[in-house]
Amino acid sequence: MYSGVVRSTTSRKVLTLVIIRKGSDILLGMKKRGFGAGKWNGFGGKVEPGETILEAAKRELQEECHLRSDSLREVGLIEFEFKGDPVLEETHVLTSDVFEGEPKETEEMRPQWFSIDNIPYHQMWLGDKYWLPLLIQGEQFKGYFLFEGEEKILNYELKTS
Ligand SMILES: CNc1ncnc2c1ncn2[C@@H]1O[C@H](COP(=O)(O)OP(=O)(O)OP(=O)(O)O)[C@@H](O)[C@H]1O
Repeated sequence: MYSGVVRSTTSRKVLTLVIIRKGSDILLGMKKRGFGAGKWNGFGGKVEPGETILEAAKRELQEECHLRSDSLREVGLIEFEFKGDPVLEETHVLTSDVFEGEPKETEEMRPQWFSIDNIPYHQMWLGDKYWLPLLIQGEQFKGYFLFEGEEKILNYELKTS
């Protein structure tokens, strides 16, 4: 828990977010439906009861774009909060450059490789431009973002470890 942040959180949702790398490219998916639709993002979703973070991340990667990876590493932990919403999203960020398969479009996501010099931050969650460069630089990080709606960040903290 970060100091100085007044919280009225009553519950946590545990989520995964997977960024696959290949040389100087990263794989993003256009979210086609549900939460964050219309944005490029990593692959992920809610951790199901009885699953580990790693199992959930592998499952979501396979479900959303048909890639398999046994080498996912957790590199970041971000808490997302939406003003007025008592649910805190505890998001575990994992990455790997070792995977099997070819990315394939699913009902949920349309995958596409992007050069790390050409990441579509203007069509991504607003926080991504702060933490994704850290992941790309190979750093580990922890963060907190307070959103007001989906298009405004009121406050954030980010630190590398
Ligand atoms: C607020 N700022 C944010 N910035 C960057 N990424 C964000 C995010 N907020 C949520 N995310 C990610 O978006 C995915 C949603 O997943 P989401 O579709 O809700 O999960 P899941 O597929 O389990 O849902 P269903 O059960 O199918 O509804 C999940 O990876 C989650 O980490």
